[in-house]
Amino acid sequence: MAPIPASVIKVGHIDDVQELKKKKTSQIPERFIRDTTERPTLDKPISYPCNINIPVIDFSKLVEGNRDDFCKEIMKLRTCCEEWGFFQVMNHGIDLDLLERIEKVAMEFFMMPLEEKQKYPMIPGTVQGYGQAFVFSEDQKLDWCNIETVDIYSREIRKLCKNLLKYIAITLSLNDDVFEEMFGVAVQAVRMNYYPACPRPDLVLGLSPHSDGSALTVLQQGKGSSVGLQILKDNTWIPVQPIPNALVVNIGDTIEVLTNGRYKSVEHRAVTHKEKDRLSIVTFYAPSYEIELGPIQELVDDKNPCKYRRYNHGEYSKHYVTNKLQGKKTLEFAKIKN
Ligand SMILES: O=C(O)CCC(=O)C(=O)O
Ligand SMILES: [Fe+2]
Repeated sequence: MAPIPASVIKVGHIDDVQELKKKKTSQIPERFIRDTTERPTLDKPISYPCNINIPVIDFSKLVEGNRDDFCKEIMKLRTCCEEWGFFQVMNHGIDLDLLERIEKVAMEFFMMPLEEKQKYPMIPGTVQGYGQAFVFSEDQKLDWCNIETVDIYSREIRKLCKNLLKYIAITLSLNDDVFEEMFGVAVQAVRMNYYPACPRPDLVLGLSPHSDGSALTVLQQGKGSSVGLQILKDNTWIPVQPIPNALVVNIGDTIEVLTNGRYKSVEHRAVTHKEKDRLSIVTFYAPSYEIELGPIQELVDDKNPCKYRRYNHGEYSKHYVTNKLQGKKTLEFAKIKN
């Protein structure tokens, strides 16, 4: 995607959060401190029942289960997509060794001296490279996080996404290849987020609330990482408790549009922890940039009038990466206003 010209963006001075942590100061620079309304309320008990967890899909039942298991798991997947937009996938078939290796690669990168990491700077208007993405002005609050994009690890996740989309199509009573046919050569980006421990997790956010612009996102939470991912459900932030070896999957804006809002992308954010750091490896799976998208015909009728206009996916992606993360605001781009 063409980056937007660097000259028009003034992002001001951005401290590196890992370097800040090394200084062992409890002073948080002003640019990281959120307005009171945005701060995570970490010490207050969660009003939602504590045992609430995002649902889990057993992928092996979809791939190789008997008819009964398959049908039950498909129904569960439909509920996951309709009511949650987020679920964990166990028995996904990806070599657990590979998951471990990618974590190691990521940590080795983040532990390199700053000068080394800065050899891969983030290109303005993209989310690739080392640094803070989604920063567009000097007064914008910063996320307590560093981001790096790499090319490896994506083949297996690509397979998983293709299969998941096939099963999601089945939950919608559509042809199972509908998404694959539509997407062309799907675009995939792997992003690694490292959130160092923060002396004041109550004042900062690891990653601002947002929905993903992708069709699907697959997220691997680092072993031993703090519980940091939270999703917004019924106006409450619910933590996603990591399940060993499972991957977290969520519906992105693209599926929301294609399903005419039946499956919605869900707002999520990351919070930091006082003592523990956190790693997440996130793969975004989306249609090819030249593809024109809009709600699928079969999902539009008198009861479900068309809610989104048709647009070029490349334009949407550009719009997404050139705006700051702000809940689901980016999707306004596609909404038909009444
Ligand atoms: O680190 C996390 O758990 C959240 C990451 C995320 O939402 C993203 O990179 O889009
Ligand atoms: Fe995300």
